[in-house]
Amino acid sequence: MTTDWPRYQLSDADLIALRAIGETVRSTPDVDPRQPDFYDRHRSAVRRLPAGLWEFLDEFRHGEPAAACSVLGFPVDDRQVGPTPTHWDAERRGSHVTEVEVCMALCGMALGDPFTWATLQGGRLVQNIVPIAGDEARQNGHGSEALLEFHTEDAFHPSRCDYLLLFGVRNEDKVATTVASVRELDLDPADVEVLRQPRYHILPDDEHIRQLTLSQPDHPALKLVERMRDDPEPVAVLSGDPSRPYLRIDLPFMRCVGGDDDAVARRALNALHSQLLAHQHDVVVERGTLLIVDNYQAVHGRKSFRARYDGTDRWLKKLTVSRNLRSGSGVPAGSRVLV
Ligand SMILES: NC(=[NH2+])NCCC[C@H](N)C(=O)O
Ligand SMILES: O=C(O)CCC(=O)C(=O)O
Ligand SMILES: [Fe+2]
Repeated sequence: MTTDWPRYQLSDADLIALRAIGETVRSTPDVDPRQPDFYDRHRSAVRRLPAGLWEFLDEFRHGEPAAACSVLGFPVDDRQVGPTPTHWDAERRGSHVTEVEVCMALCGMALGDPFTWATLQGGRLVQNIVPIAGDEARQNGHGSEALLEFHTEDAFHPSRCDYLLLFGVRNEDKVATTVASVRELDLDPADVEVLRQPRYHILPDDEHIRQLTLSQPDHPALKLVERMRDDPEPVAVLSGDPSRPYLRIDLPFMRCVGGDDDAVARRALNALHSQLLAHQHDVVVERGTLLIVDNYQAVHGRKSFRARYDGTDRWLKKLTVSRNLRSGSGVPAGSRVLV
């Protein structure tokens, strides 16, 4: 399916302006967009974004015109970023990687408050999506052979992101990210009624538990997500104004509150899933492209592919953004690392 989602092509003048902002930001000590303090120290840099880019992001944020949009033409020097790391924690960090991350971070700050989870990638804000040997069949960002099924990012959590940013560092094989919008579906009103009721459990996806279990099994954040897995709140899948609904779904990690006996809830969920598949868009996040997914309107996933683990594999950077970090989930004021 082709898309008419908004696209912004960076002009030569935009690139000159971006390079100048990047140089100013990177001339300050200890610049690292993976760390939370970056976003507080460099807030003023957002005001200097090229006007066209700023207006494009501002309209996506305030007008909610589409389920996703893209910004094209960021400079990424294939040789300078270095080979694709074989693990999210194993990249060779040259200054060009920081430059790429600064561009992404500034776009995130134009949309809201960038944040992350204590349970993922050591609590870093900008994360790496790379295929990892041994994870081929997993339903996470590091799988490859398995189709990554449609999901809302961090669907289990009440403070899940409003926007998911995916930046293409390398994607030679043009492996597509899949996206589907709740606003394009044709659903039976009876199913809609059921999907608007709190008849579902959405558990944390495995990665939120696996990474700390391997590295820091005593971390307090791990206890909290384990509690969300073992004693989840019932939630609805559809919400908001019925004419402009939002959705929250992650089938591999979902159960009906009433168990297998709730055939009505299960059937409505399956009907929604089939509609999402019928309205799937394939978006190739190419090198230098930023894809922004509205995590309330759209689900996303990834097609299956064969990884080589030779430094040339697909490599995306990921950043999650909230429109309001003050959502009261018991996190300390001003914290950008949630659990
Ligand atoms: N069904 C899912 N939620 N799968 C993808 C989850 C992505 C996961 N949070 C990661 O960082 O790799
Ligand atoms: O690789 C992609 O295109 C999407 C990955 C993803 O959905 C994730 O890491 O949560
Ligand atoms: Fe995802």
